[in-house]
Amino acid sequence: MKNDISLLSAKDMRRSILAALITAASVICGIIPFFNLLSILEMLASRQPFDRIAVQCIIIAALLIAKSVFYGLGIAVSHRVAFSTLIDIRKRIISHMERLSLSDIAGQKSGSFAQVVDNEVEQVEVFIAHALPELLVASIIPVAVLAFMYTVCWQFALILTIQIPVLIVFMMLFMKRYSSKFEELTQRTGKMTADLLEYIEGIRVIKVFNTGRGKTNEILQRMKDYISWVKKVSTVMTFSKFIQSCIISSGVFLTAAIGTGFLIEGSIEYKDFVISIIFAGFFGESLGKLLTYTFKVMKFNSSRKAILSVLSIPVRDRSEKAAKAMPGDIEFSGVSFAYADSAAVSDISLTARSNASTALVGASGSGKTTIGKLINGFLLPDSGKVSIDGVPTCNISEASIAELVSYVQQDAFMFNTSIYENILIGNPEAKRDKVYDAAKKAQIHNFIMSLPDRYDTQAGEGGCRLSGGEKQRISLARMILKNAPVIVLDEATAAIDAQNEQAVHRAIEAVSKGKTTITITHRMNTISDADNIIVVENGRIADQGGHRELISRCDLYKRLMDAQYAVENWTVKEEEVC
Ligand SMILES: Nc1ncnc2c1ncn2[C@@H]1O[C@H](COP(=O)(O)OP(=O)(O)OP(=O)(O)O)[C@@H](O)[C@H]1O
Repeated sequence: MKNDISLLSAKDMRRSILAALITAASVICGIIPFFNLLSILEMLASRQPFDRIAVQCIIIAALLIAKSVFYGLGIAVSHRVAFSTLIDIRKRIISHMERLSLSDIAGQKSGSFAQVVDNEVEQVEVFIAHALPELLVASIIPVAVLAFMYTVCWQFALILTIQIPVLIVFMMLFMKRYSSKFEELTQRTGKMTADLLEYIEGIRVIKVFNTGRGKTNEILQRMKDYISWVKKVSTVMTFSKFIQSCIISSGVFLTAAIGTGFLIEGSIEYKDFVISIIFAGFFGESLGKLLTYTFKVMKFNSSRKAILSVLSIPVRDRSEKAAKAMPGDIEFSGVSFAYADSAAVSDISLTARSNASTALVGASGSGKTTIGKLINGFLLPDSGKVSIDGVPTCNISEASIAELVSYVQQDAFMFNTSIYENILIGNPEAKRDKVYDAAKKAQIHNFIMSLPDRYDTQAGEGGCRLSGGEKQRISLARMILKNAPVIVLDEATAAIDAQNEQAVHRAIEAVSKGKTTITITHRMNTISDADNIIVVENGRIADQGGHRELISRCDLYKRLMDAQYAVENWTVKEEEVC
């Protein structure tokens, strides 16, 4: 994707210009009646016939109607532009996120993405739909008023003109000092949203571990800090608005004061005095609006930056140079990978042979999952090379690897749609009987059939209506349906109950025949038949070989086996219960 810095598409830009022109027409229709009013005053003063005055009144009415029609039309067009821009930006963010690999978005809080997709994009919509037309109206009026004032009384015009540089200097000084606060506001709001989301998502853990008060107080304190910061910034804004208001009001005040003197002197006509005060009022009001919209421009600008910061997260685009992923040996040579700055695996070299079973074992946190994610291209190595059938994964598109590899993890994600649709993700082209067959093999068919809506039962948000074991079996059904040549099982059966476990393992064995399988597990009893067992320790390979070899020479492997044996034979003594 090209790094497009414009938030508006060319079509919306054209529509936006159209909205601006229509709004400008509305402003002109709103200004002309004052000249007609002036004519009426002159006619009344010179006792002109009523029909001539009536014509002027009709023209005023027609212009005011035209003003409203044009204004409504302008707003309608700008709303259309704003809405389509809103959808367009959200689509761009989503498609950009889809193209980012897991390593590209590692370290980004999901809440900060949500803040950009929701709040910041909303700000752009509000700006285009409301602020832009108003800004335009507020910019035309002062220019028109000044042009008129110079024809009536240059002294009045000068008073109004002087207001402009005074305001500009004030605003420049203000913005120099405070524009960074708007960016800070965006960042702080993003962080607050992310923290709140994390709190809501983690509420179950908080309750289970009874840390509710502490965590709640912590989040409340952060909210208080945020609100008190916003209040401080608002006080500065309010003070600035007060100063602006004083500068703006001085125009009407000085026009009225000096005009009264001119009137007493007889150097100005009464009607010119009245219209000048009215126009000075308009001038001030429009300047006030312009300044208000300056803040909106600043807010828009910081929202725009936040959106572009997401859109400019670099994509390591592998789609163009993409070689096709073909089944073959999976090889790691000197691979290292670190999350942020903490190393997860270091200088790993291993081979998972094609059409053979490889198991990865090791203590928690030793780097097994990271190896799994490096195989399926979710992660790319910081150094060294991961290759499939001799082709480095960095040269293969994610889509091609996804076709080749089925990756089943412990934390199976379910979409809030039917169970049928959730299984179908494995192979969207599959016929209904194949879906049922996969579900049967994964030992989940009977359970699904026992539900009131059977396969049409909704999984709930994130699969919340299903147990961990049910989600894992659905996830395995997906894998069976996909029938990919490489299978990576990362603790894929850890939550399955003992009753179903044997059958699930038999199904996995049957599906794995003639395929390359990599099993990551803590259940040592399930991998002793693997062709190659790789023992991982602190991000490095401690040893590898068959079960018999390892049991005879690898201390860590023996310890892992012993621990498994102890768990299996663990019984509660009667006295311990009492
Ligand atoms: N997204 C992440 N960001 C930062 N560090 C991470 C991330 N994921 C894993 N790690 C760290 O990388 C190291 C290896 O983690 P990994 O998940 O690969 O271990 P594992 O052997 O699969 O552990 P387990 O058996 O508990 O699943 C650990 O120290 C872990 O804390």
